[in-house]
Amino acid sequence: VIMEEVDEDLKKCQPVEDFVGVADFCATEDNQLSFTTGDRLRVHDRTSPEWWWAELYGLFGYVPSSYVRPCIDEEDVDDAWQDEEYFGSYGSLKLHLEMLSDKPRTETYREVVLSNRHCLEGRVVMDLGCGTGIISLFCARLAEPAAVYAVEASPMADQTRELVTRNGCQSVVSVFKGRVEELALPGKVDVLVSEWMGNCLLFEFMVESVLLARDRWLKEGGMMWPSSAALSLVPCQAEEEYRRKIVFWEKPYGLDFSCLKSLAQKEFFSKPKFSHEMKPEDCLSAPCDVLTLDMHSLQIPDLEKLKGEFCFRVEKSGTFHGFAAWFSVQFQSLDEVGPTLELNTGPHHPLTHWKQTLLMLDSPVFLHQGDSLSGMILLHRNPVWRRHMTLSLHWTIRSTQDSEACKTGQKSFPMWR
Ligand SMILES: N=C(N)NC/C=C/[C@H]1O[C@@H](n2cnc3c(N)ncnc32)[C@H](O)[C@@H]1O
Repeated sequence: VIMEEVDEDLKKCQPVEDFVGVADFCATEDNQLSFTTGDRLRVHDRTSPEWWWAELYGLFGYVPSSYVRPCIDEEDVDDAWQDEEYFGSYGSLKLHLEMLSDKPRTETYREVVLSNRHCLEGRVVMDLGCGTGIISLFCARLAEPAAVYAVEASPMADQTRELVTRNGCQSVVSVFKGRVEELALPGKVDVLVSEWMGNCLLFEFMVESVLLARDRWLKEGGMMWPSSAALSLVPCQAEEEYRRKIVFWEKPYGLDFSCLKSLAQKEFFSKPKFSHEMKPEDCLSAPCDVLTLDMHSLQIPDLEKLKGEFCFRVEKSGTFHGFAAWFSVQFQSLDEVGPTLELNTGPHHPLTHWKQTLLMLDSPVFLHQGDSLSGMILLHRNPVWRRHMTLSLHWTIRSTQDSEACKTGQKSFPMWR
């Protein structure tokens, strides 16, 4: 009787999205989902009192409801920004080496400072998330700002102070160690420069910190660098990826492993593939900007749900394995007449450390030249895990061969929770 009451109560209360495994569970049927104690499961449907349909790292299956508990206690919510892990990762040189080695990225920021050096004279600049301080050093060495506030939350800030002194910039550059959300700076700034872009532009959601810093520290009429950002999308073929991850199972070493193809499908294609290097010829059509963000007017609540439309005309027949996504950012000149500079991380531009993101379909579709592929994209920020989002795509293919036939499709890609 007691268990029945508990189940009834559970059903009545709001279905708490996340549950935590309280014991190891080993699946005995292939529609069940194995997990270990502490795993965070996303319960999608309480199919029966005993078995619930849940998801773990993109894999789906039934789990015994008695093996999980609701994950609503305080500590889980505090962990929402995963700051320990996030700033810890930026405390080591690995990521900074990768970013500094990215010449298109670093040289674009240097070019922005150089081409605006006259207007920067006597101005106050904030470099948010300065890392090793490279952008702050460009400002101090290539222009003559009155002051540069280099803000960095990770332990790297201690090294950055040393780098500023070693490069003779200590009279201009001040390093502030801490999260910008918690720092008191000497005053407002004329320019807020930051390299905040994550995979698919928004992953990591450092952009929220940039907007908060803008609202708190940027003078009226001040400049945001980047001043705007765009997310681009293109339907593409990914023959190599499909062959390596799916076709592989058909006959490895002469054996028939094809029954593993559906598992491989779920495991490898449920989530986006970051750092996928596309070739321009993989594009089946011209790319299009599905989202454009104006960094002077964008508001933090806008980040929860961002929606874009697209319509592609297939320029050459080929296999539509999935979509590729990437971003570009633009830097308005400080004087109205100067050129707007751009960093574009797409397949038609010099390769950067972000490369592109590949979003594979569950099953490839052959497209003919002249076909149209239109639809919408939704970036839905994770309400619990604040650095994560889910990217959903809905599309319709209209074939020129037979006009009435049209195929529709949809798929959601969690990044990562
Ligand atoms: N471009 C990519 N992918 N990563 C962004 C770059 C992230 C850098 O900015 C710092 N950072 C991120 N958020 C904050 C914040 N709220 N306050 C101070 N520093 C911060 C991180 O520690 C990294 O060094």
